[in-house]
Amino acid sequence: HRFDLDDQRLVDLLDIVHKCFRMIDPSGGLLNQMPPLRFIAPRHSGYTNLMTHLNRIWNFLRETIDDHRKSFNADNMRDLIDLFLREMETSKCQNNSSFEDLQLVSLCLDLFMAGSETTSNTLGFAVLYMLLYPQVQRRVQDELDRCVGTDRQPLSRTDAADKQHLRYLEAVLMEIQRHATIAPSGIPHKALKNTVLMGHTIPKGTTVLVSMWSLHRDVQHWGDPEVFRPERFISGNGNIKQDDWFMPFGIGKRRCIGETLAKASLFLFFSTLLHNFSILPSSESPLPSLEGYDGVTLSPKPFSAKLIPRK
Ligand code: HEM
Repeated sequence: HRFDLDDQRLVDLLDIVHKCFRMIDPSGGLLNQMPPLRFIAPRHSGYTNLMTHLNRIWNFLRETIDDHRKSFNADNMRDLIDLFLREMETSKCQNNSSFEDLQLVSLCLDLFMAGSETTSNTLGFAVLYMLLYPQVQRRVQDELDRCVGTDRQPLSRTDAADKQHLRYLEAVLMEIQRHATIAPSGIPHKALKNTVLMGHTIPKGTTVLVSMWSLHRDVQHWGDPEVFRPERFISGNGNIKQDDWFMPFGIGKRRCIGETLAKASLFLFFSTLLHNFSILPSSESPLPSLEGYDGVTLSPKPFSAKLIPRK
C-alpha cells in the first residue's frame, strides 16, 4: 500500500515510530535490563509511555490485517500478509505452528519499525553531511553529470548500469553509514547455549550487543575514524574497496534482512536528490552539527537547508 505523503495516518505512524526508537536506549534500556520494573513503576520506568505508542501501531497493523482477511482471495496473493494468512489456514491443524495472529502482527511490526526509521535516518544524515561537506557534494554532482548526464535520471535504465559507474557516490554513502553508524549497537541477541568466544565465557541466555560504533570508529583500524573521508572506500584502481570492519547491516545469520532494499533505496534517493538539487545552508539558521538524537537508532536533529534546483 502506498500512502499519500499528506495522509495523516502516515504522518502519525512515522511520528510514533520515531518516538519509540528514542525511548529505547541502545543498551536495551532499563526496562530490558530489569523487566519487573514494568510492574513496580510502570510510569517512571517509561513502560506506560512506550506501550501507549506501541499500542497505536499494533492497532493500525491489526486493522490492516483485518482488512486483508475480509478481502482475502486465495487465487490472488497480494503481499506478505496474504501469504501468511494462507499459511495460517494450511497449518492450523498442526501443533506448535508459529503461523498465528501474534506472530503476524509482530512480523509486520518488525518490518515496519526496522524498515522505516533506519533508511530515513540515513538519508537525513546524508543531507546533513552534504551540507557540511560542500566539496564532497560537488564531486558527487560532477560524477553524476559525467556518468548520467542531464537528460535523464540516475538508474532510469533498468540494468542498473549507473551504479557501476557512480563509484564516488557509492563511497560517499558507505562513509556516511560508517561515520554516522545509525544502529550503534545493532539489535540485541541472546546466547542460545553456553559459549566461549575469544576466551570470554558467555552463559546461555545472556543478552549480547555488538558495538558497531566501536568497529566503525576504531583508531587502529581506520587511522583517522573521526574524519569524514569517502576516499577510504576507493582502491588505487578506482574500484570500491570493501572493508571487513564496515558492517552497518550487522553480520552473520541475523544480519539485516532489508539490506538489499535499503541499499537500493539509499542509492536511488541520494543520487536523484543530488542530481536535481544542490543542498545549501539556510540563511535563517546556523549550520547544524552532526550531533543527533540517541536511541536504538541515531537520528539527526531537525535542521534547515535550502534545496536549489540545478537545471
Ligand atoms: C539503512 C538502512 C538500514 C540499516 C542501517 C539497518 C541495520 C540493521 C542492523 C544493524 C540490524 C541488526 C543486525 C544484527 O543484529 O547483526 C538490522 C536488523 C534487521 N533489519 Fe535492518 N537496517 C536497515 C534497513 C532495513 C529495512 C529497509 C528493513 C525491512 C524492510 C530492515 C529489517 C530488519 C529486520 C527485520 C532485522 C532483524 C533481523 C533479525 O534479527 O534476524 N532493515 N538492521
